[in-house]
Amino acid sequence: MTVHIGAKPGEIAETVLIPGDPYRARWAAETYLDDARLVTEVRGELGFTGTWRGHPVTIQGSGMGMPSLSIYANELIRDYGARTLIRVGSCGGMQAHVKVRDVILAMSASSVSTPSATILRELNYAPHADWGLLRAAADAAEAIGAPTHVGGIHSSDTFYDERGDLTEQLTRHGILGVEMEAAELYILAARHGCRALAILTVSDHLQTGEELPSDQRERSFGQMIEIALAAAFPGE
Ligand SMILES: O=P(O)(O)O[C@H]1O[C@H](CO)[C@@H](O)[C@H]1O
Ligand SMILES: O=c1cc[nH]c(=O)[nH]1
Repeated sequence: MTVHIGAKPGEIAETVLIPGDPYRARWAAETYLDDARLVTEVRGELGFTGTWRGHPVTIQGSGMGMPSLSIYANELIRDYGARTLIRVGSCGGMQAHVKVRDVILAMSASSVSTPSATILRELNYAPHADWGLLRAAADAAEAIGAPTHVGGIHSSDTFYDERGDLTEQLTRHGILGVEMEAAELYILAARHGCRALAILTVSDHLQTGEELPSDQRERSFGQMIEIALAAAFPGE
């Protein structure tokens, strides 16, 4: 057990899917895993372990924002031996061709800052996805016919952002969507020799103003869960 995860040793799988929303974790575990059982509920941040096609999988909520994600990713990797970490999150669409409910595979994650900035200092490190996971996810998305985009995203510290000029520059530079965790996940995975990918479903759109309600963000983003599981275990 760690300060923030109540699972016993051996109760967390090497492959972990990480939504921000703990109730998305519960829905995904109940919907896609066999024999899913609750292994931690410290602070209400639910984690479940079960199997997918015989492979052990944990689905652990991270909370919102990079500081919270950093706590869970650090403990999953350093204390529980997680090796493959796939974020399954929602994001805001930032390009006209990216529609609500489309899937984004985050090849890279730009940011203004991350919790790792104190370690990286002057280095403008480029947080990026694991190539094997990214390729497998793209194959899986194509196989199920999910409308999918592959490219750069922005990991923000601010949901209610007031920097319209920053959004404009991100959009101008081809950023597909905005969320709040992937950059730090990619940096931590690189630091600890793990594999990471962020798979996002577009829940709202910065240009059109469309937005899905919270119950749909919690329980209806099944294609990204299917893609994540297929990417973690290609060939299954
Ligand atoms: O749906 P999740 O995975 O929480 O991801 C997005 O939603 C939250 C904001 O509503 C942030 O955590 C953002 O990254
Ligand atoms: O961080 C996020 C997540 C969903 N939608 C947004 O606009 N931002």
